[in-house]
Amino acid sequence: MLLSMPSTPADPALQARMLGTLLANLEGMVYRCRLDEHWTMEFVSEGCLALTGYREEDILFNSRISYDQITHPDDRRHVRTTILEAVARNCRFDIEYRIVRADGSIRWVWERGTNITRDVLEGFIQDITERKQADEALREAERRYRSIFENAIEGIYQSTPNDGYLAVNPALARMYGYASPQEMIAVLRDIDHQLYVDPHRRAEFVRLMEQDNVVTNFESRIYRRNGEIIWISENARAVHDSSGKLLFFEGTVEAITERKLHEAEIRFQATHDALTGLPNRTLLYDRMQQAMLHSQRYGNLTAIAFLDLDQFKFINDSLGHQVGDELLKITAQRLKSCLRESDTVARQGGDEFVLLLTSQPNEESITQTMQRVLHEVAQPWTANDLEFRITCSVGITLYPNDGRDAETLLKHADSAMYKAKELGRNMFQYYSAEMNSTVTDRLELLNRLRQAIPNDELVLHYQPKLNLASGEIIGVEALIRWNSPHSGLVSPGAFIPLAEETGLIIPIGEWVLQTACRRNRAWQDAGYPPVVISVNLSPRQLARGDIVQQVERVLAETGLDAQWLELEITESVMATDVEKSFAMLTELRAMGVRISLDDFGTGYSSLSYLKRFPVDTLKIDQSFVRDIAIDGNSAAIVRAIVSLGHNLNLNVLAEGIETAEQSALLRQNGCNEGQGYLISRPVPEQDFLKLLNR
Ligand SMILES: Nc1nc2c(ncn2[C@@H]2O[C@H](COP(=O)(O)O[C@H]3[C@@H](O)[C@H](n4cnc5c(=O)[nH]c(N)nc54)O[C@@H]3COP(=O)(O)O)[C@@H](O)[C@H]2O)c(=O)[nH]1
Repeated sequence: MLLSMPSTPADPALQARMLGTLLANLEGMVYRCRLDEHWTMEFVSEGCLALTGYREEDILFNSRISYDQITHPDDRRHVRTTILEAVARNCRFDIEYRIVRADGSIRWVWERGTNITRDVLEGFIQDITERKQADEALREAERRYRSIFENAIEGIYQSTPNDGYLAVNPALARMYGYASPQEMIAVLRDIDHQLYVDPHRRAEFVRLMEQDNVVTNFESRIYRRNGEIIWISENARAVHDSSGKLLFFEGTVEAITERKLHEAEIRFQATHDALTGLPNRTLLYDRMQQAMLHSQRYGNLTAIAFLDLDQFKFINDSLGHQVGDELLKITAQRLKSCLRESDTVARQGGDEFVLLLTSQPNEESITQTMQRVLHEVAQPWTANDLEFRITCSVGITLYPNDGRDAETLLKHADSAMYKAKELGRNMFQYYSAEMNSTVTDRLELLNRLRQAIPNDELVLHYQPKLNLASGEIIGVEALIRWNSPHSGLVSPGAFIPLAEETGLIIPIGEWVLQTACRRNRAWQDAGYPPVVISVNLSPRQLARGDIVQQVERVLAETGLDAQWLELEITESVMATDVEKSFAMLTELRAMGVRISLDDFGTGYSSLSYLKRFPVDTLKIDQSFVRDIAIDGNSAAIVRAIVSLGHNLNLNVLAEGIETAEQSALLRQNGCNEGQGYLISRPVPEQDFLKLLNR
């Protein structure tokens, strides 16, 4: 009993003082009360004021307020029931409830007591508001944590090094493809092998934990429940007990597959060509470094092949960029098909590709690969329902023989490629030291060619066209020559391709048109028999779109009647922006200008275009004429072209006649017009006029 006196007899005054001090120092209120409806207090200790805000005399014998009234109205019934039950069972009671203090504030109290007699209770009441608030705060924190755990978008887990997962939240279970956290914990027992794609990843995680107690941005590939592989990033820490023993790892997981794919995409874009998907220059340099190191270590060769498509510019300009792009993609595939996985095909830009062949034992193996490359690239391909063939020229350098760094090797391969172009295209050339001058040669040539018109260095030669039966000159082809002070008389094969590549063909072409028309008019004025003069038109001149206006102007300036001018176009023009070409040629025809289809039979013609297009003459390509006497196929082609032309009401002219036999065979096959060395080579004006006078 709380108020019983010590059993040892002592001075009663001393005992009373000790008891008073003890009660006064207690944090709480000691009481004796009646078991009545007011809990009438017969004794309360000094703690009464601090606990309730009422003085002892206010509360004793309910003089101002009863303890029942101080008890919070909502808790009164509960308090009474609990105490009465304890009394009935003759036990101690222990109860927490709220009181309303004198200042109106509500406090939590903890009361423990017992009944002394049937009507009297004694006990102790203590303010526990702060503890209650702390408990509540703890519960609130717990609730909040639970809510975060349950509702987080991020995965959250607790795991141990050996026993798998202790807890996982629903987000993590979902991320890993499990129906619930429970299922995930039950199924995923062997994290090392069941979860991580790389089974060493978990050991690495545990090692980092042991070392640092935390891991941050720990990125791994993991298997979802259905076997799908995703990327995750973990941030975790180790949780220890007070003795430092590891309890568990606690961490969060973020799914980062999309980010990883995006990063990979960006990396790919930075190192690959967008059109063909091939490695770009940056990646090529990287691979070249590796290949050179490998060759250094194992004593073998690395080959760098610089490849440029022949006449690509022409395809691009004449058939349009879409077709050009398609051709580049096809070429990329073909090149890849010729090489091993360990080799690289890179796009350098435009129509230039670089092949990197690693670990080559000797030149022979490189030569074999290059032969395959030339063969594959030259396979036919189709665009706009037409079949095309394109070839390529390749320059090859070898590491370590031709250079020790990527820059030099590529530069030398480029020079070798130009050599291959110079020698006639559709071939490869190995680099040799003399080739270094080629690039400078081209630049010099271009600079000198630019000066050719203002310096009056261009001249025309003329090659007559005959009626094969009568031997009468019915026309003349104007063919350009460059009278270069540097190199003498240069044939067009040596500078027209460069002029076409660089656009110089536009002013050169206009000069040819002007000169040919002016000279033809002058011959007529001088009393020579009138002849049709043919001028070659480059596809680029047509692609510019102003050829009609140009011809109109030149005819007006020179005074030549349109009927004495013929424009020779190649077959490719018919496949180029068909409607535009059709419209321009129709206008030219309407003006009276004749149109001749040059090199007929070599490539691009579609018979349906041929029917529609405004053409007067088909010129059988010299390759068929050359072989007409020795190759049955060529003879058959010539016959077919003659018959086709005549059926379409076109003139048919054979070019490149060199022998009397060829001429006779052409006549027999119904071809009545011809041109070639047998009759006359292209000659200067004065020589041509002598022929015309005969
Ligand atoms: N856009 C322009 N192209 C032009 C112009 N002038 C010429 N050219 C083109 O250059 C190519 C080479 O021309 P060239 O060296 O003049 O060769 C022509 C003839 O000399 C040659 N030919 C004529 N007869 C024979 C022969 O019996 N045998 C033989 N081996 N060669 C012969 O053929 C060339 C004429 O070809 P074509 O134009 O197809 O009629 C050439 O492609 C020219 O077109 C120009 O002003 N503008």
